[in-house]
Amino acid sequence: MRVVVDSIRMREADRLTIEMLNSNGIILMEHAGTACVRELEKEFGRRLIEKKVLCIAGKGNNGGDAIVVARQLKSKGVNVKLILLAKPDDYKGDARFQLEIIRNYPVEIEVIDKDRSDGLEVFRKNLSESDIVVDGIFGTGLSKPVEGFYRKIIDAINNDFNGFVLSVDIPSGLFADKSTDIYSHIKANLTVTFGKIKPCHVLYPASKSCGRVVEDWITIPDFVFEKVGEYFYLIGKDDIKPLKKDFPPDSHKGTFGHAGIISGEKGKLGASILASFAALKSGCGLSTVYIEESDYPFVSSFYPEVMFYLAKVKNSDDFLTEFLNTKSAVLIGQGLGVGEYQKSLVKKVIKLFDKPIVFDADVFKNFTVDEFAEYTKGKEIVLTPHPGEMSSFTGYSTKEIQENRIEVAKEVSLKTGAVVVLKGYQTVIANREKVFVNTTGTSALGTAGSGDVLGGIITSLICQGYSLINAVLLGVISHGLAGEIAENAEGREGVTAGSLIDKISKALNYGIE
Ligand SMILES: NC(=O)C1=CN([C@@H]2O[C@H](COP(=O)(O)OP(=O)(O)OC[C@H]3O[C@@H](n4cnc5c(N)ncnc54)[C@H](OP(=O)(O)O)[C@@H]3O)[C@@H](O)[C@H]2O)[C@@H](O)CC1
Ligand SMILES: [K+]
Repeated sequence: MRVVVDSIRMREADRLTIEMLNSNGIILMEHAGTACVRELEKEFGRRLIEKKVLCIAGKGNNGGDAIVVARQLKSKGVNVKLILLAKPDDYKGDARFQLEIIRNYPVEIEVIDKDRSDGLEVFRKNLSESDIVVDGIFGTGLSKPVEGFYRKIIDAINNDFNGFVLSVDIPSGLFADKSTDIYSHIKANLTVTFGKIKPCHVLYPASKSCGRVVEDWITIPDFVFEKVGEYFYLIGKDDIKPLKKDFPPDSHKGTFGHAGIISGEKGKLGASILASFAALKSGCGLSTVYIEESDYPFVSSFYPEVMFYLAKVKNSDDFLTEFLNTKSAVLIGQGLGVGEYQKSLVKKVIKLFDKPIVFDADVFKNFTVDEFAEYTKGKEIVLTPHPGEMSSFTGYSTKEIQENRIEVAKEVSLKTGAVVVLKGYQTVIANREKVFVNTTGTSALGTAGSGDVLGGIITSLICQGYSLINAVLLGVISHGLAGEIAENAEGREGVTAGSLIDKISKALNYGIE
């Protein structure tokens, strides 16, 4: 699990380091520059000395870092030139301090600011004479999308420069805390970031523009980050092993729990069968699908391991009570359909069952989040909407949700008390305390029934006694990994929900002897 901080937390970490530890910005800036130089040395080895490096400094502290890089490279005998994108008098604070120092070094410095009529022409000439660009235009202090003069500078680097681009902290123009890549920004080969990684380094599509990302601590101790807290945790396959529970050797079907899957409408019963088999393949002891008696002939022959509870009338308190009585956790929503009948079925399950419930798919089309929260107060619940379902549930457009995945997942979790799983590329998981972003998965998971399989896995893990949050983390990571394993074996086109089910166990045992 990697800690990701946003720019506010990062600024707070800088501030605490300076105040609590009697450090100062100049020291941190020196370490930031040193980290960039070290990474360039790693990248180019002895050839670095043959390269021409163009350090480009905006007037903020990101520019200050780039000035340190220029000075240190010069001290190592590298051919370096410094471009200032503002007049020297506009540089303030630590960046100004760095400018005063570098003036004592034999570094060529050229001012190319917005008032210079031949600025762009001269800038392009500089680019054409360079092998490496160090981008210190904007970092975490970007306040609005880049336009005008700076945009032209960024476009020139992206379009007219064929060499290597190292971005200092953030590719200039990307917003540190956002996943969006729609505004003008640098496309880097390497980004060296300070303290901890920021959202833009790991959230797609912004992450595409960062190249390889290196995190350097610039001497900010971990106890400072413990004080400021994380924005979210990045999770992946290496977290599977630490999340896994040990079961004693005398464990039996009872230990592993009994999953209950409440089926949907005729024609969509397959979703529940898939979820039920996925639950078994994820380790629960028993799995039973609740169906209407008349549906039985359609589903009886799929998987012999899956059991069925046949209700004469599905929406009956008596049948539901008898079914729910023996279950460790239930899953409801897949293929459910929309309408009053469905709503009342969901409400009954909430009323009659006092153990964890996983809600999926059509549940989110039957309720608004506020209405739903009224019914589920005090319950242990998991919600697994995809962005379209989240849109019906919350009233936000799918676009708004996709641009603010973390905030939306957090908000729904706060309103409902649920562990929220906002599906999609880089699934977001939120409970009231923490947010996680998953890194496993592939576009091959975009196949019919893939979400049903995830619902089954999570329900199964809850049945086995995992806490809700751990069941969700383990479920989401291993579902994504099962997709990767299936894609490697069968190619993207070949992956179906069935192939995911086949690979779950392998994924759940990743890294375990
Ligand atoms: N704090 C520390 O101790 C350490 C910080 N470190 C480094 O500092 C970086 C953060 O520095 P920062 O806060 O000075 O902001 P930065 O990204 O340089 O940019 C601000 C400048 O850009 C301008 N500007 C903004 N948006 C604009 C736009 N769209 N178009 C045009 N102009 C725009 C803005 O001008 P303003 O809007 O204020 O007029 C201001 O002048 C951080 O990423 C890391 O690299 C490290 O050295 C480690 C220690
Ligand atoms: K930058």
